Amino acid sequence: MADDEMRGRLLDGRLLARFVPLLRPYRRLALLGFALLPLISLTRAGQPLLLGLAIDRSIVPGDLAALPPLALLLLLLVVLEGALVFGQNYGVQLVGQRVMADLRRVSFARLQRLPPRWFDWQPSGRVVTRLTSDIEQVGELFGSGIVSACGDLMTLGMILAVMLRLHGPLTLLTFALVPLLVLALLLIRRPMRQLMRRLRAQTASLGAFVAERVNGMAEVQIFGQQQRSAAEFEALQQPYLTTALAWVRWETLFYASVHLFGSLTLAAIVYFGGGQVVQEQLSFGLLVAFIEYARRFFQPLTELASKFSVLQTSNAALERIFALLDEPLEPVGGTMPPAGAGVLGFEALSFSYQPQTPVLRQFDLQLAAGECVALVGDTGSGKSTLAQLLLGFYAPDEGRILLNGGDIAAMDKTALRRQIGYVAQEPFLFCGSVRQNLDPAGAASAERLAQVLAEAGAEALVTRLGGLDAPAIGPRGRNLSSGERQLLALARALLPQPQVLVLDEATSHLDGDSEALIYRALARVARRRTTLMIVHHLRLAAQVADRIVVLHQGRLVEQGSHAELLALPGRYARLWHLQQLQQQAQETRSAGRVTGEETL
Ligand SMILES: Nc1ncnc2c1ncn2[C@@H]1O[C@H](COP(=O)(O)OP(=O)(O)OP(=O)(O)O)[C@@H](O)[C@H]1O
Repeated sequence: MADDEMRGRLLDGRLLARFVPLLRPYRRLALLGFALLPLISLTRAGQPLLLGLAIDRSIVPGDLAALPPLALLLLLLVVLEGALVFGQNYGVQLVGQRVMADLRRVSFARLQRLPPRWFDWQPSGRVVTRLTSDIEQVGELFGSGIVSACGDLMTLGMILAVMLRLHGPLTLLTFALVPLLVLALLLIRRPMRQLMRRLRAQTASLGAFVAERVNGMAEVQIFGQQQRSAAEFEALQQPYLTTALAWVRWETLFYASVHLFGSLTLAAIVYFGGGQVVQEQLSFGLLVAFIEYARRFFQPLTELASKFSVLQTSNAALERIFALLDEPLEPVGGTMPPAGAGVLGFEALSFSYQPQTPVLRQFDLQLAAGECVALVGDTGSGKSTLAQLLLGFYAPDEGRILLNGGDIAAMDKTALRRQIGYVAQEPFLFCGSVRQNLDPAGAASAERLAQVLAEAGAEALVTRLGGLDAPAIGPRGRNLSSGERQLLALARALLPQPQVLVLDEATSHLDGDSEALIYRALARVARRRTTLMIVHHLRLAAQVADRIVVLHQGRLVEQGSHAELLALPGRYARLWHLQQLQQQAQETRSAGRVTGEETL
């Protein structure tokens, strides 16, 4: 919540210095927006004057001939004001929208280049807020903030000058209540500012909560957590509602105060000015002009007071966006992976996510070109971490990873990842067609796509989905089974013809036909390239792998063929027997169910 509660100052020089260059590409339009402000103020300040003149020179003396030119002039002024306001507003909003689009583009581009570890601790709802509502707020900084605040100040100044010129004492009377009004507004704005900040933080928390629950809706439903979830949602929503209602109360009070002071001022002008008109010390036209000026004076004053919160929240949003833009990026550049057959080496590798909590310790492993090594071990023993290091998502604390003899630390990460086909434990598929998922750049030929689909054993699936271009994949690929997602992910990993294939528990939650299908596909692809296969089902390791490596608490403790490891009284043999027993128990249960069903 801390980030979203960021205070934001009214005028933050440091932030403005970074913001102004964003306007540079649109400086002509922005300057035009500023240049039109005095003209708009002039047209606004001129209208009551003309009204007064029309009353004094035509309506009161009954001179009808003097009315048309004044009325025409007034009409012209009103039309001119409308045209200028349209042009100015449109120009300023255009700049605001363009700046927002630029910021969104840059932020999204940088987001894609942030190191994966940054996302480990970022609720996705918050990241979405940065790129949507925060950037929207920044757009307001220029449009509804700085520019219109300048316009309001100019209008106020101009009205004041005209009023002083027309009638000093009445002007002083009009302004007698202004200091009181400003004091009242300042007093009201203080709690409003705090409420605004709280409201933003609570909105962000609600957003993050909903985003998380939407992602984990299956778990909520499986564990029957709907009521608890609803209660947690309510616990977040109630304070939000309380704050929102408090905000509404203060805002209403704010506008009511302005209205009250405005009406009091009008009453004072009518009382004193009216007396002067009766005593013939002031013309009736001038009194009407004054009343109109007083009315017009309170509008920009109110707007100006409400701009304070726009400026503050926009500054806070800008600060959060700049904080995102300042996040250190994943380094780019480096050497190209050397050409070769995919010889892979892990040398004395040590790594920890958190200091003092080692995950990998002095891990050594060599994979010959074309060899298939299965990595097995207890949960949390560091198997997936090894894949993450190989993909360059994290840098080892000690040791090296070598691909065809070259240290991957020095390699360009994009080029490195192109050489490593990776199928994650829970592959992520994007909404759209199979082709969009496999080949987003549309660079692969139809033959090549058919080839990888055949290799991954996904042809029948793609036919069933309506072909390569049918929009058959829903958000995250959730409308497909785990096995289907893995087959498509396998085809996607094979498409760039990687030297090395890393399969992270690709079969951990499959069974029956799905498992057999994936086993066949994996055996087929593993035969053709160096493969590091992280497995839970030792049966897969036994069937497919040339060598099995056992990891325990981040250390390599055993390695060899299935037969060799089974002959040892070690972890692998224990794990194997355990899995055999589990499988037998499962088969017995299934057989029991079938017999029961038959009896019924
Ligand atoms: N992003 C992360 N940040 C901090 N710690 C992490 C992170 N990812 C994993 N860990 C920790 O590192 C250890 C090893 O995790 P890893 O995912 O490599 O295990 P694994 O052997 O693949 O386990 P499993 O078989 O359950 O998938 C675990 O204790 C885990 O809590």
